[in-house]
This record gives sequence, C-alpha cells and structure tokens, in this order.
Amino acid sequence: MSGLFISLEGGEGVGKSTQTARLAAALQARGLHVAVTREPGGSEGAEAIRGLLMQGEVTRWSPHAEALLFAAARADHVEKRIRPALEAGQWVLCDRYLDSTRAYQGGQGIDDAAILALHAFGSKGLLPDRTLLLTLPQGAGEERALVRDRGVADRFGARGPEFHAEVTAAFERIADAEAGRVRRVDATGTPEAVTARLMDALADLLP
Ligand SMILES: Nc1ncnc2c1ncn2[C@@H]1O[C@H](COP(=O)(O)OP(=O)(O)OP(=O)(O)O)[C@@H](O)[C@H]1O
Ligand SMILES: Cc1cn([C@H]2C[C@H](O)[C@@H](COP(=O)(O)O)O2)c(=O)[nH]c1=O
Repeated sequence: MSGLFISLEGGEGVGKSTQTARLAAALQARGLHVAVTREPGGSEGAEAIRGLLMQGEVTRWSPHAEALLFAAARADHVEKRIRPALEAGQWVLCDRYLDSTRAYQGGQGIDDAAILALHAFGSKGLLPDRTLLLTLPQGAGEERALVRDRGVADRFGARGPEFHAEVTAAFERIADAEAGRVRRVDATGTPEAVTARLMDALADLLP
C-alpha cells in the first residue's frame, strides 16, 4: 500500500511548521499513520547540507550552487526518508519541498526548467500528491518570523522585502499553473482556524 505525500509551502513565517505539526495531529486523530519531515533536511545527509545552506553570509553561495545543494539534499531525503515512508503506507507531511526551490532559487534567476531537470535527476521527479500553499498579506509572515527569531534572521530571512515579494509571486505562479496539485490556504486567524482550512483542502484525499 502506498501513502500520500503532502507538502506545505509559503514564504517566511506564514505558519508552515506550526501547521505541519497541527495537521499531523489532526490526521493521526483520524487513525492515519503520519510521518513529519522538513526541507532542507529530513535525513542525516540532508540535515548536514542544511547546516551549510542556512549559516553564514547571504553571499556564501551563488544561486547556482544553492540550487545544486538543495537538489542534493532533496535527493537524499527522498531516497532515505520520503519514499520508504510512502511505501510503508504513511502520509508524509513535508514542511517545504521542491516549490521552495522554484520560488527562492527561481527568485534569484535560476531557470524553472533547470530546477525541474535537477529534480528529475536527483529525486526521480517525485511530486507531492497535494501542496498546501499558506498565504498571508505581504510582509506579515516576515514580521512573525522576526519576532520568533528575536530579530536574528538566517541567510534567507535576512534578504530584503523585494526578494520576499518575488518569492511570493513565484509561489502564486506555481499555484496558478498547477491548480490540480496546489491549493492556496488562507493563513490568517488562529492556528485552529488555519488547521481547519487545511483539512478542508485535503478533504477529497481523506479515507
Ligand atoms: N495562526 C497564527 N497566528 C499568529 N501567530 C502564528 C500563527 N501561526 C504561527 N504563528 C507564529 O508565527 C511564527 C512563525 O510560525 P512558523 O514558525 O510556524 O512559520 P514557518 O512558515 O514555519 O516559518 P519559516 O518560513 O521561517 O520556516 C511563530 O512564532 C509561530 O508561533
Ligand atoms: C527547501 C528550500 C528552502 N529554502 C529556504 C527557505 C527558508 O528561508 C529556508 C529554510 O528555513 P525554514 O525556517 O526551515 O523554513 O531555506 C530555499 O531557499 N530553497 C529550498 O528549496
């Protein structure tokens, strides 16, 4: 039996980690077996690459090098963690996945076709069954993240508002182009309200 693969996407601080945990609990309460994971990371090798990607100066990696590192981390994560969980019949909830590369590295000029080619090579093109795109008014997520991180941003959070606006626009383009896979979910309001919307966006997949 094969499980289902769900990714949660969106810009900085929109509530993906909060909602990944809440959604897992809601699905478990329905008797489903759920594996929770995240990117970059999720396997031993990918977590090591995460350290390289998240620390240091904004200019530590070029956009091309970054795209390769994310693809390498994802290849390990898919092989060691995601595919085995799916093959064991689990629902895999992943906090960020391929669409984050398309939005963040795409937003720095890396061609979408090149990112998809790397994904085809590294991860045999594995796509989520459903992607939940959390949306907030521009800037609201970055503000939440700034409060959470007490003003100390990582290599990506430290970039300016224009960059984050481009990331949001890229996610929107993906959602428009791949409406069968990607569902937008309003991330305003209480965590409880957002989880209820996420469950609605999965209703057609639930047993
Ligand atoms: N519905 C909500 N209302 C208000 N605050 C929230 C809500 N959901 C999450 N938060 C808070 O906003 C901050 C960012 O949430 P979270 O870490 O889940 O976002 P994220 O999308 O995973 O962030 P990142 O993009 O940095 O990984 C946290 O401090 C969290 O407690
Ligand atoms: C998967 C992925 C992530 N990023 C960026 C987006 C975020 O700023 C960080 C991850 O931080 P988080 O707090 O764990 O969300 O990495 C990216 O640029 N490209 C990617 O493929």
